[in-house]
Amino acid sequence: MSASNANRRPSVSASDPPTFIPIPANTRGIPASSFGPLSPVATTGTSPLASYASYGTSPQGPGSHNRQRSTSSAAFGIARQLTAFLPADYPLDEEPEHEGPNGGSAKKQGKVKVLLLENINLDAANFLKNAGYEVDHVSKAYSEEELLQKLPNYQAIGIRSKTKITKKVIDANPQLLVIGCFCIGTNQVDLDSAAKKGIAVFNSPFSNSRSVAELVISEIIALSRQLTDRSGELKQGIWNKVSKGCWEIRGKTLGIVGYGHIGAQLSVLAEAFGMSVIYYDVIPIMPLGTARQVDTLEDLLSKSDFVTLHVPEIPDTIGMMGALEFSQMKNGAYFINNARGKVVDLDALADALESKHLAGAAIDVFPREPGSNGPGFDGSLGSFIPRLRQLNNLILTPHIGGSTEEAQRAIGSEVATALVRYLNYGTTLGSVNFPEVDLRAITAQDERHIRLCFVHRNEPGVLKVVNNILSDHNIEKQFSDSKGDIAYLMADISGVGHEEVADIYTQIKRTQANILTRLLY
Ligand SMILES: NC(=O)C1=CN([C@@H]2O[C@H](COP(=O)(O)OP(=O)(O)OC[C@H]3O[C@@H](n4cnc5c(N)ncnc54)[C@H](O)[C@@H]3O)[C@@H](O)[C@H]2O)C=CC1
Ligand SMILES: O=C(O)C(=O)COP(=O)(O)O
Repeated sequence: MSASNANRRPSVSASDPPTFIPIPANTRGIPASSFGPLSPVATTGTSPLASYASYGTSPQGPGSHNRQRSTSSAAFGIARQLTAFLPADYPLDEEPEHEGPNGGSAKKQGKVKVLLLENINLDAANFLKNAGYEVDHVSKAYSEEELLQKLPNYQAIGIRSKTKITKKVIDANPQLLVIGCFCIGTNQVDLDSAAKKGIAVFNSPFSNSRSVAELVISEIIALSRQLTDRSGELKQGIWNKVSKGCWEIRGKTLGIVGYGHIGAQLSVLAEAFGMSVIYYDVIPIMPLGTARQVDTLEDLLSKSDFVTLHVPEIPDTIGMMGALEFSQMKNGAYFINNARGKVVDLDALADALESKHLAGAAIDVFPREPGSNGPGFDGSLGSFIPRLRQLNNLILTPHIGGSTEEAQRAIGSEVATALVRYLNYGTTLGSVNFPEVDLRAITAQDERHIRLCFVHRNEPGVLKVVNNILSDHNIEKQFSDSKGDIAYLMADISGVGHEEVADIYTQIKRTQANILTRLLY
């Protein structure tokens, strides 16, 4: 290790307070503790990575006398060295050049830079900063042009549902290692293009499900009692006490389209209110409570008093609710969409509401949404918007289904943890576009260990070539898996002298199937 490297090591002494977010082994990276003001990370400023080295998959385990040593050398060591072997064109020029591990290559090394867009929870930003990364936090979504201009400075990006990471953006950013979707949906990212360029994508598969389910319950009651209309009238000074067309929800039928994390959660809540639940899904799913799966969407539409969508945006679901489907709904029924805007033809919905075929609707998501808060929800986003704004008993919300303090904190914690685990340890558990691969942590004692993280095309003979390159060393453990066209190998090798690291890196990187080679040590 060069002198300049040693100087940058954060100091952690035996007297430092024990700080950790416990990350249980063999999970999808969900810390047992919740984020927030009480989090030890927020109050101490010491790297939460200590938890992974000491409490996670480290062979020493909790209580080991090596805990502090793991903290300082394994966790920080890996983070510090990470960028030493990134592609030569990485724009890490904010750091002075230093002596390379083989004594003279003068490679550049800098902090990993993370761009967080769309007002991602600040605890996530702090978590990443505490992991040693440089973090820029922006409250709005970026357009494609802004991404093309600004993303080349970063190795990691965090987004929510608005920012589109297109093939063009991916192709223009060879330095990008990882994308964190701080939400459930990943339709805003070209997952396939990202995988082919060796960019792992992570999301938070269920941390905001409860928030969405609760919003839907509130919408069912609000629609059925025409709450927003009465409230709007009263704010204009009009007293309009009516019972006509207002109903209890007890005994009514809720039709859930998509019985996944959100749909199933909602099913339980709705039954507690005395509703009958039916659902339609493309796969057979075990019902919760007394809910019942139906065979076709048409069957669900014709039987439900309330229809609510909880499907992802995929080619099969785009436009799944149009004029025909609205006509199949019961007269006087209600429609709710908290899934994705493109799933519904909003002109057809406006027709169904204007003709009074439907008694009301709640819409949280739109085919095009403004990138930041403020004015902008107007006809430029779709001709149906001026029509929708005129309609009675129509609740319009600005994509707030997952926007609660609880959900945003949990998502911040989960995705930030996944990013750190991937960047510092190569772990892809929970990735939506990579094969899921993990190895227990490198032990801190042996300075001669290195970890190979090798993303490659899924072709025959690759492992033979790689293992030939590694054959002079002891392969302590390795694991490889594939997903479609790409495969990912993690291997821990011992007995590697510093002078050999650059050579191993170069040889692996030059293999024919290489997409991305990283060495962590
Ligand atoms: N409004 C908001 O703020 C939020 C919106 N969402 C949206 O909700 C969607 C659903 O979320 P989860 O329940 O967590 O997803 P999930 O993946 O757990 O469940 C989706 C279900 O839809 C089913 N499905 C897929 N295609 C279908 C089709 N053509 N017809 C019927 N069922 C189909 C799947 O089999 C699965 O059971 C997300 O993909 C996201 O787009 C999620 C969170 C917040
Ligand atoms: O989690 C999702 O998929 C959502 O739709 C929530 O998106 P948001 O984080 O509010 O932009």
